[in-house]
Amino acid sequence: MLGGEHTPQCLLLLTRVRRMLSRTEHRGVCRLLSSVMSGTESHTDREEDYRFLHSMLMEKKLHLLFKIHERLKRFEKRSPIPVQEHAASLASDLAEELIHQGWSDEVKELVALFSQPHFKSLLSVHDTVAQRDFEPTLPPIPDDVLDEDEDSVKIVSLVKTNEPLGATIKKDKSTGAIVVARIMRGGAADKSGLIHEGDELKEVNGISLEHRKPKEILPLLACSKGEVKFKIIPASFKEEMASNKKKLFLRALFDYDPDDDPAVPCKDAAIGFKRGDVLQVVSMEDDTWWQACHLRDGNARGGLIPSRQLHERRVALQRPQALFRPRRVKPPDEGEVMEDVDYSALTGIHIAGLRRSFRLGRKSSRAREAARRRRWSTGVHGPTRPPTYIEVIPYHRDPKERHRLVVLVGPDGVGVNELKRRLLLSDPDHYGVTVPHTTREKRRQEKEGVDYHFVSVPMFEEDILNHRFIEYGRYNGHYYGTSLDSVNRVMAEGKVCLLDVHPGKIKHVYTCEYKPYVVFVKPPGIEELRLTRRRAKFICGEEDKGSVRVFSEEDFEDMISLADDMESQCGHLFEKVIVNGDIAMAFRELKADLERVEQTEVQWLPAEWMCSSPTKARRSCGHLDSWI
Ligand SMILES: Nc1ncnc2c1ncn2[C@@H]1O[C@H](COP(=O)(O)OP(=O)(O)OP(=O)(O)O)[C@@H](O)[C@H]1O
Repeated sequence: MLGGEHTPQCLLLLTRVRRMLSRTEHRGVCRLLSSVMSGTESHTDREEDYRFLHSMLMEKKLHLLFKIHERLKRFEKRSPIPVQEHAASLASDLAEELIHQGWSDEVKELVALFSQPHFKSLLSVHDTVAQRDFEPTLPPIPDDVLDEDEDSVKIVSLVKTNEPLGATIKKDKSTGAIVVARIMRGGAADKSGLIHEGDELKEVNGISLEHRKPKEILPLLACSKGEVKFKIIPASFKEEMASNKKKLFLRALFDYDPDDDPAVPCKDAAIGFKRGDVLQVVSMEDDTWWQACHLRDGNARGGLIPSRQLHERRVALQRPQALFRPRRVKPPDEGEVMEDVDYSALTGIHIAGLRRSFRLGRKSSRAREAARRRRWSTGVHGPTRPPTYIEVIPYHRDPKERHRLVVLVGPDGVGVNELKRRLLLSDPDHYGVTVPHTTREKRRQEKEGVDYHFVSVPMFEEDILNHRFIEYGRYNGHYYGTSLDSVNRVMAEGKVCLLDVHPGKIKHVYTCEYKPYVVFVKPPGIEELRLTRRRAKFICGEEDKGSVRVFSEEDFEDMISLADDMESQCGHLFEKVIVNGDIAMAFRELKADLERVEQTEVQWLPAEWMCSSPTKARRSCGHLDSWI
């Protein structure tokens, strides 16, 4: 058994331990210690190992434990049974009888012994052990607990002493239910760990608490002795969270389906969600998998969701996909050269104020080519954080309050203007658009304040310096811009203001004051683009002198990759994504969605809007990084 070199002390020690083990009657302990010994024998040639082993095995407490263990084992073998189970009552009966026997010294001593509190307690403990009355017994599950209640109803049995239970109760004003308001530290309820703040009390000792007032319930508790049985509906996760810390609601900015996730620790324990769903987070203890529940499920259980870090990691590790291969097409014919950017020239419909947005920065062909080459060579769009979750808080809109500002964004030519135009035509009294500012000359048919606000260059530049513009640009040597005041004017009329801006400019209105509802208009896949835009024409950028032409394959490519860039950089700001394939369908979806937003009683707004004043928010809008 022994291998390797050992010091003489070590050998001596091992022999002593073996002798000790051989005396031990319990083979399990012997085997355990023998295996410890054999496992350490090959290391006992070092002095410090010897000392360690010695101190461990020669420890007095260890030897005492062995002794106790041996005694118990011997005792167990004899299988003792109690001579009788009611020693306490027998002792008191005996004491009474002895009194009638006359007062000899022995009798006096025995009666005095029987009346000692310690002796009485000893006999009572003896009886409890003899009757095996020390194991907890669960009460039977009441018959009236329905199957669907199984998860939510809890039967709690507490032994009540003279002490109070250590809990306060109150009537919930909205539901009328009796709930536990407070649990006192160190009280019986607290020590049991079975009753919590927010738990709903349904019954006490089989008596229903329905329609009872707290003051009617207190006597029920006061008069019950010994075991008190409660029927409880435990506080939901929501209430537990509320009692512990601030509730945390997140809006998901991506779709998640546990069935498509091979890495989820347990599919059944996870919950799926769609972009835009609001989730209540109940635990963020784990860095990789958080626990959350859907708000729409009333009594929801928490389920696993990927943490922000996990989702970001996954997106970063995704292999970039080639979106499409460009197809060689005939260069498009040059269209009519426009004198100005007038939407009505394209659509044939003139609506005052409905102008093309000032997204005049369509890339020059050289810049576009460079960007494309970069994309094809690397296939990535830079180190941006992918959209994951944004913290939101509930908002109840007062009907007297202004409507939320509707901001439409999307890559050039995707159809933002077309959707805006259709909305406006569908209900001109309800929707409104801003009147832009320009420094160009007023034309004969144009009206000040209807088509444009015509201002001088110095005035326009002063407004730029005073941060009055959400967006501005130069076109054909003139300034054009959309001011915050023009948005305020539409909103003050009680209309839903439709604004289309570059996503980079959303920050100017991303405040509690405007509560923007940002809709991202996304192009469909390349095939659908080719199919749906066959006859569509669009206005080219300044470089092409605002010419109107049909879409080229390059335009489609730009549109899709620009949409991708926008989504990865500003996706956290988008509350709705609409894919504009078929224009009629896209319009219907947008209209229905905007109506839903207006009618929804509780809306979920970014938490950051609520914690800063409008001016402060506007000032701080340069760093929109609070999504988590
Ligand atoms: N789903 C669609 N199917 C077919 N044609 C469409 C669709 N959406 C938009 N169009 C057409 O595409 C052209 C460009 O649309 P629109 O002017 O609305 O783009 P935009 O996003 O406002 O871009 P820009 O700001 O660069 O003008 C228009 O002729 C429009 O009618």
